[in-house]
Amino acid sequence: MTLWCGDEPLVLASQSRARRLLLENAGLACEAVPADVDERAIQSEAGLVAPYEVALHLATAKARAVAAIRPGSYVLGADQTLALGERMFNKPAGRQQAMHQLLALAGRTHALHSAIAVVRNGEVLFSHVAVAWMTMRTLSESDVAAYLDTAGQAVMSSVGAYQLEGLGVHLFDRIDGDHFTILGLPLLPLLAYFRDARLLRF
Ligand SMILES: Nc1nc2c(ncn2[C@@H]2O[C@H](COP(=O)(O)OP(=O)(O)OP(=O)(O)O)[C@@H](O)[C@H]2O)c(=O)[nH]1
Repeated sequence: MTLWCGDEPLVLASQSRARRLLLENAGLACEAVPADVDERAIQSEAGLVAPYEVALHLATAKARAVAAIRPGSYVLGADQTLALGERMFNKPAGRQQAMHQLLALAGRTHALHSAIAVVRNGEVLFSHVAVAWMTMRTLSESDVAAYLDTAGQAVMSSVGAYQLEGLGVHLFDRIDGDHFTILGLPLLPLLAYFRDARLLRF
C-alpha cells in the first residue's frame, strides 16, 4: 500500500538508506536511483561556499541528473552539509578521519543543513532547505574511541559520523531542530508540497 497517488512514480535520487526508510515509513513507496554525479566537482564549479547553498545546489543537481533518465517521474534529490563555523565536513573516509572530525565537533555546536528538491522533466517543482543545530558533549579521545568501537562502520555513512536515532544520541547535550532534518530529509515540508500538489491520498 502506498499513499502516493501521482500518475507517475516517485523516484529517490539517493543511495541513502535513511532517506529511503523515512519515505517508506511515511507510506511512500519509491524507487531509489542514486545520482551518478561528482558532488565535489559540482560544488567547485558552482563556486558555492555557504552550507545551505551547497546543500540546495547538490540536492537539485542530483534530482536533475536522475530526472533526465526517468522522464515523467517525480524525482526527489537530497543533500546534507555539516558546518562548524566556516569549516565544512564531509562523510569520513575511515575511522581516523571520523575520530578527528568528532574531536573537532566535541564541546561545540555545529549546523546540519538538509536540502531537498523535486524535479520532473527538467523542471524544479519544489525545493527546501532546513537547518538543525547540534550541540555535542565534551568528549575525550577515549570517549570517541569507545563510541567508534561500539558504533562500527555505520558511522561512515553519515556526514557527522553519527546516527542520531542510534548510538549517536550519546554524543549530544542539546539538539535544536527537526528530527527528519537531522536524518537528512526535511519530511514535513516535503509532505506539505506533495499534499498541495494532490500527490498524496490524504
Ligand atoms: N541514519 C542516519 N543517517 C544520517 C544521520 N545524519 C546524517 N545522515 C545521513 O548522512 C548522509 C549525508 O550525506 P549526503 O551526501 O547528503 O547523502 P548520501 O548518503 O551520500 O546519499 P546521496 O543522497 O546519494 O548523496 C545521508 O545519507 C543522511 O541520511 C542520522 O542521524 N541518522
